[in-house]
Amino acid sequence: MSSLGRALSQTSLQQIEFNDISPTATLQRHPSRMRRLSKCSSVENGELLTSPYADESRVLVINTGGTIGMTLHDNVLAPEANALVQRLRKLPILHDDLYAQQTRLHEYYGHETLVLPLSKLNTRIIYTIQEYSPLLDSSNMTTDDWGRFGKDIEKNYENYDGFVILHGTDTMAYTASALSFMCENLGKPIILTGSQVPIYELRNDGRDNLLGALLIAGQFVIPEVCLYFYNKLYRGNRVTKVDAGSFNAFSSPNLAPLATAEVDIKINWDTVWRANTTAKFQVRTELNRNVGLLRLFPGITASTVRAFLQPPMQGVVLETYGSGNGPDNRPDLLDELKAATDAGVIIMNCTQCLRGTVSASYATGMVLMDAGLIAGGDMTPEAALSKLSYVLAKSELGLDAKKKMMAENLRGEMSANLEGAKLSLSDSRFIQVIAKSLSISCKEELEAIRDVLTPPLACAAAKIGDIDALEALKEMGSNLCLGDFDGRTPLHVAACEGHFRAVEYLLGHGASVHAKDRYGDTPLCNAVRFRQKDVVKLLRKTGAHFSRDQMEEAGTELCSLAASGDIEGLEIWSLAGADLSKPGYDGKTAIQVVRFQEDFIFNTTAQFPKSHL
Ligand SMILES: NC(=O)C[C@H](N)C(=O)O
Repeated sequence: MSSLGRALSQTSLQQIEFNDISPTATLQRHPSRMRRLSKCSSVENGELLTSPYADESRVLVINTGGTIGMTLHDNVLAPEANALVQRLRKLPILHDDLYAQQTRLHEYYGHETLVLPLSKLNTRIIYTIQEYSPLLDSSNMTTDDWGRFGKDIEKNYENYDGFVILHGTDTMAYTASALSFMCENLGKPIILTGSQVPIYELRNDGRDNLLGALLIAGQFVIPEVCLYFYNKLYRGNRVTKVDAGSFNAFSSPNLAPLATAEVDIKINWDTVWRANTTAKFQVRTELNRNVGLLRLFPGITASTVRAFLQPPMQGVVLETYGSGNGPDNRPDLLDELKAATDAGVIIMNCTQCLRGTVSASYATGMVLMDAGLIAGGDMTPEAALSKLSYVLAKSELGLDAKKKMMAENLRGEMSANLEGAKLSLSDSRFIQVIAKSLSISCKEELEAIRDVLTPPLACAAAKIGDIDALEALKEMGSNLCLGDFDGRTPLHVAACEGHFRAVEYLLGHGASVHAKDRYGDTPLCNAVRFRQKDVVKLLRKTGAHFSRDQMEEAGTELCSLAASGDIEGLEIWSLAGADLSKPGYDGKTAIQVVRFQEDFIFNTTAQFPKSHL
């Protein structure tokens, strides 16, 4: 429920004659307007105040353990249960107690819910902490724990804008990698974070890490499993823990951070993974545990390799030298590797180097390819191992399909071979013409023009459903998920207009189904408002949903539709996921309103599916 909703139940506003609002007047109130009003409200001394821009978003924090919540027991650090929420409630940078009291936050969301002070982008991030029992040092975790995290996110997916997982740093890179594969068709941010020093200590990195992760998860639609540490947001399957004694514990050696949190939070949108599907979010928890990591070293014996590759082993990451090399003067070793791949073991070739990629540029690399190894590109061993676990568990696939999948870039875990695929900005005639007319020539200025001009151009193309124009803009390097000055993305526009093919194209090329414009509207809200039934169905299939607030406030809109006999309107709201049994402002549901009007029932029940009534 929004702050207004919470406030209404305690202030004198209850005295307002709601019955004075006619059904038509209510009908004309755009749901987003209602929500915007509510989101901008706060209560002071029992009075409702509105400020024009504040927004609310919700983040679920799953506390799995790790140093961030540890205390000393017998001189060693171990997780402390049931302490974090109380502790955070006393930290003003992580909880605005006044706002919580004024808006009766705990009554509605429970005592595990806290709220950040208003952010620089005018957002109130409300976060609920779900603490696991027992809390674990991440060294104690197994693949079963990953499954639990995934399932809990899946269960709560529609109720939150983003997710933060508090986790120990020791195996965080493994968990982040595994979740990136397990979470299929992800449309919202999942950010792992933790700390090197417990948040209970005077000097610690936990506060900043938690705050940064919450601010990003609550304000940006980054549809990836990420890891936030020491002011940087990384793609989760690109990181590795490199330092046990520094706050700067993680490195993403082959991919620049997705975001940096310095004076401002800057998102590197060009790197952020773009959704490319119309399928719904789901979590695959089946993982194959018959996988392993084997590091080559000079003098390794053939019997060690043979023993390691014995059944039940099904997938191995071989950590090789340099750019994927191994000895080409050791037929005993190569025979063992070949025998295993012939027997159906998938062996990935990943480099021991922190940075760089596997390539067959040496004879010592070629022999490993000949032995049936698959090049792992610049994947980290953590990513390659968890990818093997995920792919090998896909029982519906044969061995060749699994091998093919291992060589493909599934979630941005390896750099794509861009040779021949990338069009440079100078290839774009359109941008050149504009640049010339403005006498601009340097690359940065060209890019700046591109970034300013292409979002409205893409919206214009979406308005008329011009897929060729969208394609041209994409080839120009434009990011089709960026919004115009009102945050309206091409997907919002295409959804309003009902251009089904354009909507489908945009969803397949980076558009986010969860994007919100400045009024808080998603493409689904727009499609409902403009009654684009097919688009609503497609967006729903892709995982679009109303927010909790919108669900709460839909009751009144539904009653208005019912009162005016608008069956088509009710049907479209229902298709979009609205609950027809939600009460409106006066406690009546749309169904009750319909029943009240007997003529109406008589004339329309035949058209309207019984299941909805
Ligand atoms: N900094 C940490 O969180 C280390 C701890 N041993 C863990 O991984 O749970």
